[in-house]
Amino acid sequence: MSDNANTRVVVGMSGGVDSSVTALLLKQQGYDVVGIFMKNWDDTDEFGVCTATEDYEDVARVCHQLDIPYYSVNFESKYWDKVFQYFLDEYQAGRTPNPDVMCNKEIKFKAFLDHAMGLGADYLATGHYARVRERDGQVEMLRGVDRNKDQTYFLNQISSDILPKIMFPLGELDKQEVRDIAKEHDLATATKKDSTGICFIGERNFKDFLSEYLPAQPGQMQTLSGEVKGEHDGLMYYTIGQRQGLGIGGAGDPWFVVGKNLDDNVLYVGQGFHHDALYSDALLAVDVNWLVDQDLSEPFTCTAKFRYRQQDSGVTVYPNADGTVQVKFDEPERAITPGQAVVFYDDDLCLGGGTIEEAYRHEEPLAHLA
Ligand SMILES: Nc1ncnc2c1ncn2[C@@H]1O[C@H](COP(=O)(O)OP(=O)(O)OP(=O)(O)O)[C@@H](O)[C@H]1O
Repeated sequence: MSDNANTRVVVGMSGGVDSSVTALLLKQQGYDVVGIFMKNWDDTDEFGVCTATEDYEDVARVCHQLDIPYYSVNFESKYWDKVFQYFLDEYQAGRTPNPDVMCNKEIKFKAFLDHAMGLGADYLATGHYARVRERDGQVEMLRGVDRNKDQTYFLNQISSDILPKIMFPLGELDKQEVRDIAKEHDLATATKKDSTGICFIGERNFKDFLSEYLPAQPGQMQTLSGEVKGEHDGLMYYTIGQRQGLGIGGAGDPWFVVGKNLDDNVLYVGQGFHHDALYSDALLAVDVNWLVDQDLSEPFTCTAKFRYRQQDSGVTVYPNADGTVQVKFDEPERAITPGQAVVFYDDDLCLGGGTIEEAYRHEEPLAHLA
């Protein structure tokens, strides 16, 4: 028996290929593996069909194949309070929330982790594409080697205290290798499609979904100089920099959302992807979480991502006494979006991140982006 046999690892299993391979790899390494499926959302349709039931059946199939115990836990009410309520509040405030970031912070790596530890687990493992490593007595989080799948952006708010209890076995692999491993071992989920979009919305239309929970308040679409260009369906349906769904035709460049005025319920629009109003040179981040022992006594340079699908940009971080940070960009950035995450890196090392509160140009807040 290997030493690992005495180490219990709870694997968060979603019924997808990534967490299936995570469980497989740990089992191969001889760990005492337990698979747990979390039910966070009741999406039972009018026919009584629920994707969570189907996903749990996939978890069961894979766990039978691997000969590991498995079961399901229900976090629906916690998820509603901590993730869904935040999601609605942010949209109501005209911002663009990131429920995946909140789910990792409050559910997967807090409530679920506590649950796993309560079962005598030594570690919680998930199929995230990220890495943890120990260096000089500190446990750090690094980007997954598959740069295209790296999920550290969504993990920026987890507490550094819990890193020693986390395993990300897929961090050294790329997605194709994970699929190949699943096929090679004939796992029931080997050819299952990757889930897309926000988990509780699934394949549904975003606008229809949101309108079930928040009353839509139509208003005017205007240019920043006040020219009326049409009607919007409700400010919450639009994100800074978005092109689709404006329905403004005519000559010249396409139209984009360049801002919002919540007080007057006005959506600002402008022509051209590179519309000047979309550009800022700094931002204020709140709810800043550090994953390393960062010296905050003076400004420092690093790289940052302001959205998931983005190359890193060079920035200087100016820590404030209240824990917030001012972030100055080396080059102007397009469509900085309040509510989204800003995540800081030193090469592959994830330093931490925060929530974008406000964008600035020449030290002045850009009110229309707030
Ligand atoms: N319902 C769930 N129950 C338990 N763990 C989950 C659940 N959903 C996600 N996880 C864990 O979080 C990881 C990342 O979740 P994400 O939603 O990004 O899934 P994914 O990349 O599509 O992975 P998978 O292929 O395993 O579904 C999963 O690999 C899994 O370990």
